[in-house]
Amino acid sequence: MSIRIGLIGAGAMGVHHGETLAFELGCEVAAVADIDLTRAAALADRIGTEATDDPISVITDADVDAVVIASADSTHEPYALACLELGKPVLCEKPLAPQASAAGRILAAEQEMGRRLIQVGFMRRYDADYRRMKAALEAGNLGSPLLMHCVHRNPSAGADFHSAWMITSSVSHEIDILRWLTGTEIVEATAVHGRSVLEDIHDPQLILLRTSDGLVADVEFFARAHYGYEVRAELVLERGTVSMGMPSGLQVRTDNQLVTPVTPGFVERFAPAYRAQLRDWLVAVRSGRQDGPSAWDGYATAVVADACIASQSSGGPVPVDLPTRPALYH
Ligand SMILES: NC(=O)C1=CN([C@@H]2O[C@H](COP(=O)(O)OP(=O)(O)OC[C@H]3O[C@@H](n4cnc5c(N)ncnc54)[C@H](O)[C@@H]3O)[C@@H](O)[C@H]2O)C=CC1
Ligand SMILES: O=C1[C@@H](O)[C@H](O)[C@@H](O)[C@H](O)[C@H]1O
Repeated sequence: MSIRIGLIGAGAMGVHHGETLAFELGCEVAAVADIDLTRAAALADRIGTEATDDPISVITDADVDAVVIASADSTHEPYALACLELGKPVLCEKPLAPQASAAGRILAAEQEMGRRLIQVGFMRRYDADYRRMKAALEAGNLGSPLLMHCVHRNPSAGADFHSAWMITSSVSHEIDILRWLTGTEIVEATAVHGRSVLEDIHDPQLILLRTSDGLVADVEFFARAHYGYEVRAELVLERGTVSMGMPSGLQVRTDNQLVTPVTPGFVERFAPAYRAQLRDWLVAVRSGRQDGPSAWDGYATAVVADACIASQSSGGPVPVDLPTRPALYH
């Protein structure tokens, strides 16, 4: 069955998803929408489709079977709700919404529908390194996980990428991956900051997360790390450690130095994961069975993010108040 996709957002991720769908996955993109029509038109021209500055018209278009939402974080809620109203499957970029209250409204609407239509773009679950880490953990021979160390660095960020946004847009990946790897929920969050590269934004930040079975994870997030893009993780278990993400490209020895490239950005680091995520989502849309990261995963992450942000103000640990997981997501 051929599926016609409506794409909302023609910024960095919209372009990447649009090109992957059209050129690598042989998928028909029915239209591209962005409030910036120039951006929408540039992408639409490249992939041979229509452009509009009216995203709702793409969602309501009878010829659009499913929707990819890759517009700015704060716009996800109205577009996801409009898709749910029409029963259209959605791949919604992370975060599902920047606040738990908004994510909760999407979760409630999907429950009312009574079937899963939303997949959240937590693409790290499709990354080969994280998958190997999960397999090593589940093999069981290293015992139970005790600690997790995470490093997440972006090369640069705009002046508006403030302390709370760093949590909802970036640390949200570690929140999701910790829940996914361990199969437990996070019960407490603490945000710590010290010296910063800016006066009015905490950058870098250290986030401590405690899971329901006592594992503690530390996450260093540094939005303006300057040198490149890096995501690393190490699990400390009872009988060993598992780590991933060390630079692993070509090694050149020159001028008394050993030089190894670091990826410049998330697209270069995670392109295979974005592709695998889209491929699996298309399979799910065709079969009508969603089993990727769910609206519940998006909501649970947003609740933990809220606690991290509350801790940025209070300076101390903040309990995570997550309701019981609804039956739809078991
Ligand atoms: N999964 C991942 O690794 C990544 C996910 N993202 C997520 O993807 C989404 C897009 O991020 P980027 O492409 O990096 O941002 P961007 O700033 O490059 O593009 C965002 C686009 O949204 C458009 N837009 C803003 N308001 C809109 C509205 N009301 N309706 C339609 N379009 C609107 C803007 O005009 C812009 O073209 C965000 O939710 C972001 O958090 C971003 C980077 C990586
Ligand atoms: O989602 C993403 C960006 O929005 C965010 O800014 C980066 O920190 C993440 O690594 C990337 O995956």
